[in-house]
Amino acid sequence: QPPKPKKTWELNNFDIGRLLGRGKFGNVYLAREKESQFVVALKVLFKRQIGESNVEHQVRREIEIQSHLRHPHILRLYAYFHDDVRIYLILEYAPQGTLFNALQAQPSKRFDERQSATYIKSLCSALLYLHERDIIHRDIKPENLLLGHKGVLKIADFGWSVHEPNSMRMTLCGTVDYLPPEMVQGKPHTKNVDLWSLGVLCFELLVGHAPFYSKNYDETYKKILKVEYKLPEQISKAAAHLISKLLVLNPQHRLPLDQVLVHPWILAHTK
Ligand SMILES: COc1ccc(C(=O)Nc2ccccc2)cc1NC(=O)CCSCc1cnc2[nH]ccc2c1
Repeated sequence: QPPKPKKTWELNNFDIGRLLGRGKFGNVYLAREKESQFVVALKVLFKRQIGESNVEHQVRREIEIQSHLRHPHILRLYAYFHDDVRIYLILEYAPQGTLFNALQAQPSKRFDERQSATYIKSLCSALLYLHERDIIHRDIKPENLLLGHKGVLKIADFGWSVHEPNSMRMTLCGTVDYLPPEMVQGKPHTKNVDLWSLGVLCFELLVGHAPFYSKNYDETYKKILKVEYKLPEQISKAAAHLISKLLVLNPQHRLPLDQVLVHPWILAHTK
């Protein structure tokens, strides 16, 4: 069972294990709560860096929102605590790592339709849950999706989720492959940005690379703004249809999540 919510936690309640990942604001470690032996991921955020990037209000709001989210495909934030230098997030540990690594580990570097549709369906239900709470994730990509016990998909990184509508200019770090046209143009964006990313992810899971992948940012931007991508023949017509309904320039015309969930391709390949 997850650790019972105590009034306060502190660092010496945990045995710290290996480094799981490095983030902009701090690192994530495997950890085990001593009393319950419950394994968690402990994310350490440095107050100074948070202060410098004056996102402390965002972290506080973020943690407030996160700790109330309960969904099988959303990584849990169990609790948090801080000392005078750091903020500690007690997070669910996903034992099968990132979807990015799982994709790389595939001999073909891609997934079959059943596995891809299963991931897309899980992500869809998690996004519906977030959108109902006016939370836009904005950063759906394989690096930010984790795999729990039995390979169950978990939306993980919330370092950038914001409340809708929002035009906060996101400092671009990491891949721009998943950015929708409206964000590339710095326009105000809505939860429909997550629909575009869902389409990009669906393409990448089936094909093995992102649809607008190019040798540099500018080339990628150009392709995104022109919605210029080629679907290899090996992709089924049903999958191609779903992707074409999500990679749509006008955010309002993208297939809504509840319709993605009952799209023929999803129904055909998931139980
Ligand atoms: C609910 O989740 C989160 C909630 C909040 C934040 C966050 O950083 N918020 C923030 C920070 C600074 C400024 C503003 C907001 C991050 C996460 N989630 C992760 O960071 C996922 C990877 S850490 C966990 C984890 C688990 N299981 C694994 N298995 C392998 C690696 C791995 C890694």
